[in-house]
Amino acid sequence: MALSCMRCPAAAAGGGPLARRPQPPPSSSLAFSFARCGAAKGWRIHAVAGKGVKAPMDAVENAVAPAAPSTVANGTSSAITVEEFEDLASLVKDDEASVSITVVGASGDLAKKKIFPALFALYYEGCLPKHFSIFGYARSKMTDAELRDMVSKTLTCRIDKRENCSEKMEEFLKRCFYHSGQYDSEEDFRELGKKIKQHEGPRVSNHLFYLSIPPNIFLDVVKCASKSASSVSGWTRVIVEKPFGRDSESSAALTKGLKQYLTEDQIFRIDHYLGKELVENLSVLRFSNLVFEPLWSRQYIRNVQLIFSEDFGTEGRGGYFDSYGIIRDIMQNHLLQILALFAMETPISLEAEDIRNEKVKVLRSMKPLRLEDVVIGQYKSHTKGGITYPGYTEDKTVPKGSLTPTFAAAALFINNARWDGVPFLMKAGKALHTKQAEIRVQFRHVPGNLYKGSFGTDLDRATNELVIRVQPDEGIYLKINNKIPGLGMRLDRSNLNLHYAAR
Ligand SMILES: NC(=O)C1=CN([C@@H]2O[C@H](COP(=O)(O)OP(=O)(O)OC[C@H]3O[C@@H](n4cnc5c(N)ncnc54)[C@H](OP(=O)(O)O)[C@@H]3O)[C@@H](O)[C@H]2O)C=CC1
Ligand SMILES: O=C1O[C@H](COP(=O)(O)O)[C@@H](O)[C@H](O)[C@H]1O
Repeated sequence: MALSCMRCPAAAAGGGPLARRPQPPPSSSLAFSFARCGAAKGWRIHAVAGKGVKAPMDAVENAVAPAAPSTVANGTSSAITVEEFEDLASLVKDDEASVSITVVGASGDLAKKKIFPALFALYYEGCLPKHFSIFGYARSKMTDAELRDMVSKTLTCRIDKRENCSEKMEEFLKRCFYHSGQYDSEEDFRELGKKIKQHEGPRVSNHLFYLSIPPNIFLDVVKCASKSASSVSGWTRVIVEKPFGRDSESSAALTKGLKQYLTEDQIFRIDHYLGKELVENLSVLRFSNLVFEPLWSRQYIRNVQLIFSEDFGTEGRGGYFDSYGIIRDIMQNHLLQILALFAMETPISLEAEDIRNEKVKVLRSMKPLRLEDVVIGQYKSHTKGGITYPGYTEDKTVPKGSLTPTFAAAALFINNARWDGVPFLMKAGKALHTKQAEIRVQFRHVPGNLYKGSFGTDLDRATNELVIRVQPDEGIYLKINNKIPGLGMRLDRSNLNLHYAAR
């Protein structure tokens, strides 16, 4: 999992009280790296996300910066710019400041499956600072050893070069600690704060809280963490998981609530799909290849399908899932982010703000969804390979008789010159046959196709289709029509295939 975060517009505007250095250059997927790996000037680094998935990481400012000299002693201009000085200054300071990362909700699904593995991947790649500690926080009672044991089960060496993996894992686990507490107890967070302090010692300390918890307790945690466990010498930041509210009112209320305790530039809203390799590649594919961009409109594209499916159900996550459902869990964030990236106009630059502006224009051009363009469903019990899997409402964590959708399909339309009339078909479901996520772009028929006879009456077979397979087995392929080699004129479909595993 890549820690890719969306930034609100105000974030780029400047630092709040706890952000003492200017922000680094923003980018489309602002992520957290804690040291600048590789070249000193290179803000972009790569940390491995999913299996074989690399995600670019942008550095976030580190320690308190010393005053930048705008002039040298003799009063003439300095040979380096203020920006360059700050870069150099932070490189010196980076090594000395500490970063303490608290995963709130550490006993949960996301923490186990994604956050700890992603942090380990950053560690393996040398992208965490020299002085870092990781704290798990949740109500469940656990010792440090039990946390390490739990975390170690999901840490794999998901990286190309796997040398010293087990040594690295041991080192990493030694820096993970656990603190049990309530989410609304300032006292419990104060105790956490003391524990953090013991580990960071006298150096400048930065605190990051990753809220891997159900959204209804975000505010309690932010209040307690900011009052009782924020950093006094460095920055304090909070990563907020989706879904960010249930609707626009609750989302606005959440923002208002968070801003009682944090400034905008301390808040990082995350959508982990933006860190997936193929989602990142979407804009590269489109804007850096001459062949695709001219086709990217209603003139050539018949429909676009955004598909997410999982072959497992809620499995004990019903407490969270049932209040949100598949539309808020997957469509409103992951698939809508992909749609916006897919459909946006060329941004004026790759800066986060410019990309965001184009995405917002797409969202604002969308036609309100009509009920008749939506289908919803809920999975029932089924048997596969002799094993019976429970239906949604048979999950003990799901309220009896729940009508929450676990499947939804919707046709969305963008009322602008580029996309007028083109359906964007979203489909998302849990407990389906396969686990996959893909974008399918179906092109129009070739007008007056000379060869349509060779395909019989199934015109669908004759159209080109571009498939961007986000997961599993990442790849991009273009279905094209081809003559079958040999005598006669028989046509066939072939794939022009970019298979990531083969690269
Ligand atoms: N799971 C995933 O793959 C993904 C999840 N997310 C988001 O991350 C967040 C956490 O998800 P996930 O880890 O799956 O959730 P979980 O249901 O596993 O909850 C995380 C932890 O929060 C505590 N918790 C659960 N329910 C409640 C409750 N009602 N009140 C107080 N505490 C509770 C539990 O810890 P304890 O009882 O020990 O305190 C639990 O271990 C959600 O916002 C979700 O949308 C985002 C992307 C992917
Ligand atoms: O955000 C979420 O995503 C996961 C799926 O993520 P993936 O990276 O494994 O595809 C989903 O299981 C979960 O319900 C949802 O909250």
